[in-house]
Amino acid sequence: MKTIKLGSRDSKLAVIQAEMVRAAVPVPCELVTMKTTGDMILDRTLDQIGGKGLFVKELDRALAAGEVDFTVHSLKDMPMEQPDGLPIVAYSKRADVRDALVLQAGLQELDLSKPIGCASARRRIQLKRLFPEADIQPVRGNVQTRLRKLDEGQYGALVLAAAGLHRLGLEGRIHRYFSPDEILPAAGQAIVAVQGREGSDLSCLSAFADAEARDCALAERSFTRTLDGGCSSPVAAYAKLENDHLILHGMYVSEDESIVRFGQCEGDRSQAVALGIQLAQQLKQAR
Ligand SMILES: NCc1[nH]cc(CCC(=O)O)c1CC(=O)O
Repeated sequence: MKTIKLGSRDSKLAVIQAEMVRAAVPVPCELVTMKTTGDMILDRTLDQIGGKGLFVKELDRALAAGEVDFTVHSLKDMPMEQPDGLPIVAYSKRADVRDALVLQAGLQELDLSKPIGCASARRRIQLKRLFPEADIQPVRGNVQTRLRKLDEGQYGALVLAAAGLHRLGLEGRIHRYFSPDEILPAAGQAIVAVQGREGSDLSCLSAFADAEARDCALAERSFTRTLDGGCSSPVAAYAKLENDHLILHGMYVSEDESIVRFGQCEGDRSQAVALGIQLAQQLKQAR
């Protein structure tokens, strides 16, 4: 039997996520890991480096070249548009979607005399609403690197995705969770996505693929894609299903960050993409 090759970044979290896919594929499967631009440039924030798909380009190339059969990504890190011929072919069941607060080792409560580190403008804007007096500073690097910077004393606390901490076995470091009402997650947060080549055989992924996560992801990514329009304003989106009814929550931020709006829309899950477009237009046009 032919061995399936799964491409992944080489960070510990990426490898754990790729192993989740491998464990669900009922045929021999091998991991091929590589570094991406986003892993190599660590002295600037992602906004400063600019460009899209910093964590996927090298893997896209390997996939297109046939060096691997599928690639595995945190859906949150994937651009809203897939390159021609390289569609997302499976979405994992969603893990805990919430962001979480991690304190510097030894601290028992949040100490606002030190900065809170977070890696995205989405988190910064929402944290500022929760803790108006906090000093919020950017932090880069993979989860372990960020935790090292925290424990070395550069920050008093960090905000990280609960899903990543859980997958790394670091849930013991979570001081408290932020409900989606407090910090609305990023589109695709806590979902692992598999990308393939157009026309390839997907039967090996049927035990892995989750249709509910897929429909939520389609709505969240459609919202984000519609708002994106070439700029890099922060966006948050979270969809949930109640039977076949989909409820999409979104956050829109104007480019100069003077306007921050939250809203929701709902409808049948079969309309996931249209609901994302509708909510984006609703929030952009509201006054
Ligand atoms: N941008 C890094 C990244 N990409 C996915 C996750 C967490 C796992 C997930 O959301 O699926 C993280 C770490 C974090 O944001 O704390």
